[in-house]
Amino acid sequence: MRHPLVMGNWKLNGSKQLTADLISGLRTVLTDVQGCKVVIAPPALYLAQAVAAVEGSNIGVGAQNIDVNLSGAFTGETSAEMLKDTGAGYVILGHSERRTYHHETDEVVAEKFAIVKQQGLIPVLCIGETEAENEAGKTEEVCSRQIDAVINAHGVEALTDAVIAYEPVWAIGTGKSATPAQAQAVHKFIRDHIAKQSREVAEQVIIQYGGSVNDKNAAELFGQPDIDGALVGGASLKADAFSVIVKAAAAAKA
Ligand SMILES: O=C(CO)COP(=O)(O)O
Repeated sequence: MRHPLVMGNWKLNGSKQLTADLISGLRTVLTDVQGCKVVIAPPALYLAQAVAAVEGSNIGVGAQNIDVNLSGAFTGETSAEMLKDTGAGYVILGHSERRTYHHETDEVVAEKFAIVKQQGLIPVLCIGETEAENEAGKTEEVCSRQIDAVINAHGVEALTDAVIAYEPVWAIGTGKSATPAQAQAVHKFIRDHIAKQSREVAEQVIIQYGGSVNDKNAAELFGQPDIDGALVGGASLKADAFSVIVKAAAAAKA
């Protein structure tokens, strides 16, 4: 049985103070939440602080990216091995901001996916279409291509214990979330697409929705059968809003 997962992607936001305050706020309001896994993904510089601050709580820690290499002459990079050493458990991969600003291809993302799994970490594979692709009716084509890059390179079993985040690019940071029905249709398409190769893998894979999720629209999104939680950007920087989202997921999937 898959469980709901709400993850906060802090992106390039935070400080030592914010990390301390936000985690302390989350620990207070999320103590009694059951049935929904909660993970925060601060910038790499604050991971160690975050891992120490969540100790003894039900909050996990993840990173926003890793390099394809584990060590060596790769100035400025962070490896999956280092993340594991730090105590992080999850890694966001292929976020549209990385695909756009850092030119990460489907193949590079698939390579990172395998490295994350080899280290025993959980990959959160971000997929989703741009506004132009959406208007051209290419949503399913783009999502299947992005997933197939992983399946073709590593087999459908690679998606066991993995997370997929469907994040339509036009919904990220715009305040214009996909409607619950729109998101459900794509999530079902994604699950059915994986099921063509393995029904078992498709049934257990967690498919999060991401893109302008907030404390107001979360409950309705989580009411959809194939939406297993959310990857939250802006609203994850506020303990109150993020907690409402987590509690909505726990309630919807109870
Ligand atoms: O990109 C996102 C999470 O990875 C979504 O960001 P927003 O929630 O700010 O739209």
